[in-house]
Amino acid sequence: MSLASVLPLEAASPAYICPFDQACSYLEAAAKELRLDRGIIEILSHPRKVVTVSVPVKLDSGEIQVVAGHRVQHSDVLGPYKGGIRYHPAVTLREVSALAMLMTWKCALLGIPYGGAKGGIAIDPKRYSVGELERISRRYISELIKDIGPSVDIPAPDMGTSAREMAWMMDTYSVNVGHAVPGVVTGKPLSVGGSRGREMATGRGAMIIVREALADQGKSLAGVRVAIQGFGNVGSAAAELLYEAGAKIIAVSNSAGGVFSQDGLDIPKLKAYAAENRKSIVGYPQAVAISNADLLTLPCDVLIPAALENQITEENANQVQAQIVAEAANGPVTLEASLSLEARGVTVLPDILANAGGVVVSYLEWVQGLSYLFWDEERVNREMEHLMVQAYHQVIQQSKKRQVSLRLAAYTLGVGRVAQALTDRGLYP
Ligand SMILES: NC(=O)c1ccc[n+]([C@@H]2O[C@H](COP(=O)([O-])OP(=O)(O)OC[C@H]3O[C@@H](n4cnc5c(N)ncnc54)[C@H](O)[C@@H]3O)[C@@H](O)[C@H]2O)c1
Ligand SMILES: N[C@@H](CCC(=O)O)C(=O)O
Repeated sequence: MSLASVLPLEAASPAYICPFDQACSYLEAAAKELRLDRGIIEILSHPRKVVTVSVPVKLDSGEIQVVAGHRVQHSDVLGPYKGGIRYHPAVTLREVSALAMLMTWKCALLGIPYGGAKGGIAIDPKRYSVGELERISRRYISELIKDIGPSVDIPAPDMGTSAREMAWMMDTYSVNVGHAVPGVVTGKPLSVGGSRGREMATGRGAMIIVREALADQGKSLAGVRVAIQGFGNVGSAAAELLYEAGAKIIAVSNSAGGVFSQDGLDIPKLKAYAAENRKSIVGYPQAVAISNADLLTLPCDVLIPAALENQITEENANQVQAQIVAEAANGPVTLEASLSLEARGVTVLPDILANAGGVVVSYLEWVQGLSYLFWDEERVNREMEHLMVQAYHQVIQQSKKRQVSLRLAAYTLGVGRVAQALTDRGLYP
């Protein structure tokens, strides 16, 4: 039975690239390289549990709306399910299933004791009031109460969600079970047991991986020209940290468009502008306007897609001028585009490595919570950096040993570890 028979089909447009099919292709490629048994591939290409719940919400107008909320638990072979919750209008069950699978390989690659999961609600959070978002978040978590827990499945932020939603979810779960359970989510505010360093963690991890890749090419971050698509949690943190390290951030964008400066943007000023303009960077005076599409093909050294999937495709891959593409988003470069970039000698730093800083600090938050100890930011950053640099070098070594791309190297490590654990646990009869 293929998953296609379980998951509903989606958009019929010829340009549609199914994220779940893409994720399965990566799994197949890694499994082929590892010569995995077909039975193991069958197990790993199916999520263990797919939950879709109806989330009724009373809007401020008094009208009742019902939205669909998903949680896909891909694998718990290495530990509790782990992964973010996305609020975005393009969320579908196939997308959430793909992102859940990516979480499994990401946690395995980083050597943290988790499986993989993802959640999502197909809403545009910008169209809802804070009160409406709170009601949606609480009801969604109430509907999932039997499926999550600190040793079962631990959600975290993803696109469209942040520490605020995590606090509502932690509170709702705690009220339902009758006592405070901070460990049920990560990415929480510090006031309810969050970790220092979590907010900047994904951007910091991406910065570390880019720094290591540049070092392997005999370069440093100083003066390197960087373009970043997405100026949310991940993109803005990466921009800030790269800027502090001396890189020249020549362009950034968000869903409304982008800004470009040949001499480099002043990122603290741009962040202040975005904060004053409801997160919009459009109209920032010390730069010229640029479209999202143009940002991807600018002459630069490093391109960091930090927004949605499928941004670099067969259509535009040959126009990308960067020498390094760091996937801070999940799945921003399609399989075909990746092959085309690699054939031109572009270094593609795969998502399950480049954006793993977030889940690594989620893990550190969970560990601190379970041990009732709280570390300073310097320690959190140091522990995260250690795991990121270690994973980077393992991927490089694997790539050299097997003569494969960095993506296939990362996937063979992640998939291989899960397959080994699956076999050792005797789950594969
Ligand atoms: N938050 C995390 O801890 C984390 C960790 C690992 C990976 N990721 C991944 O990073 C990506 C971004 O997540 P985030 O947490 O920064 O989300 P976010 O909601 O904080 O920010 C998303 C940004 O992308 C922009 N955007 C949306 N659509 C766009 C488009 N079509 N073109 C250009 N920009 C667009 C938004 O305007 C916003 O600036 C996602 O792929 C997510 O899965 C997030
Ligand atoms: N949503 C993030 C973070 C997950 C987490 O911290 O659990 C990711 O894709 O990696």
